[in-house]
Amino acid sequence: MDLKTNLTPVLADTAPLTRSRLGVPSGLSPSYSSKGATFPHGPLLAIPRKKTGILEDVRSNGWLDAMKSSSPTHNKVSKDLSHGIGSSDAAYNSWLLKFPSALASFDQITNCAKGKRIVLFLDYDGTLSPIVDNPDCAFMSENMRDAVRKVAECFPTAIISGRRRDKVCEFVRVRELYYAGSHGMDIICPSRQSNSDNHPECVGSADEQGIEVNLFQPAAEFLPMIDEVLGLLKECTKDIEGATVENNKFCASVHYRNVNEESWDIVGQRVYDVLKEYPRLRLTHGRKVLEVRPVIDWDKGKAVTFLLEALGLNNCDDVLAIYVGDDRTDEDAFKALREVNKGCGILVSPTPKESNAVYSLRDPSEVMEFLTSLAVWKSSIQGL
Ligand SMILES: O=P(O)(O)OC[C@H]1O[C@H](O[C@H]2O[C@H](CO)[C@@H](O)[C@H](O)[C@H]2O)[C@H](O)[C@@H](O)[C@@H]1O
Repeated sequence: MDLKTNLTPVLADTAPLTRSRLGVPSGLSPSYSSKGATFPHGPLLAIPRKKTGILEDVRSNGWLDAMKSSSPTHNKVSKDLSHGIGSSDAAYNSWLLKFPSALASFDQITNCAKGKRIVLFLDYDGTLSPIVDNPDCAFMSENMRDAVRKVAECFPTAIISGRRRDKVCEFVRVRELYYAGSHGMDIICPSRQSNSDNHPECVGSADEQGIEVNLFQPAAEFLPMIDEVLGLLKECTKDIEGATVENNKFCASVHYRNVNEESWDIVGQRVYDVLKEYPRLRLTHGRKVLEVRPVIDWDKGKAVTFLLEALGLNNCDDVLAIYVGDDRTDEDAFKALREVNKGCGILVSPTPKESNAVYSLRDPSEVMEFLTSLAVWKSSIQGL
């Protein structure tokens, strides 16, 4: 991506890519089948707009199905595990053939990284912190913080989260990182060495420590609209027990994890009714969360490309980017890395899922082990 070109806010083609269309760096190519990787609803969900006077309903437009399939409920996961449909499940093991464990494939990954500069991208929720009922309590452990700090001392490392940037900074509390909030719509990147200095939408700023940084906010003009919608969403969901609305700055997130499943259609309908008045906003589905965001051609994949460019690493053949994430929104980043043949995605999931990732890890504790191993490996080769 040329940072000097203008970033027109137009949605890209959202057709799912098949593995055969996607590149993976040589050596990072486990023997997966040639069957296409597809998503039940596509990686981005198109918003059904009201074209007639007849109100579309969340059941008919597919929202409700997407809400139900957005991630297993705690009950379902524990029921599955208690019936042995978890770690020992044959389906999971055969899925591992397609998406091998990044821990079991660690030597393969580090072999591929020899002579290359690793850049790490980490999602937050479900990757560094476990999924919990209250989004305000999704804390990461001190051990995880240590692992992140150590790995960030070895490689350029960025957090790319759907949360607002200040919130994710507060949760992570590691200074050595780059942070992108609101699904990459709010990026702080270094000013020195940075190609982003020339970007028309980058604004020079200073961080909390007074260090010069560049701020990139491609959806800045949407702030008043998102604020307005946040207010409407809060108002129209206030009577739904368990529903909460989170202000993610460039994105309004409506959580329904704690809403009784019988009322999910009401949540969907209320969000739909608000959204239909805002054609410049669209909806994406996260894990038991409906996310309203601007219709711009920007996602976590674009954020990864932007950061690589900002770090001056985009046109280098000796870069291996690794993105670790658990969510549908992370698929854009997995896909972006495949497309430019610059690295690989690692999907964090305890259950089989289609993905554009190359490897998998089961849960945040395996992520921590992987990050620790990377830091140890780096120290060992530096000592040679
Ligand atoms: O991109 P991420 O860092 O993965 O953020 C995605 C969303 O994560 C949070 O919601 C999810 O985690 C919560 C805490 O475990 C959970 O309660 C919720 O059901 C999940 O959807 C966050 O609250 C959202 O704002 C992020 O967009």
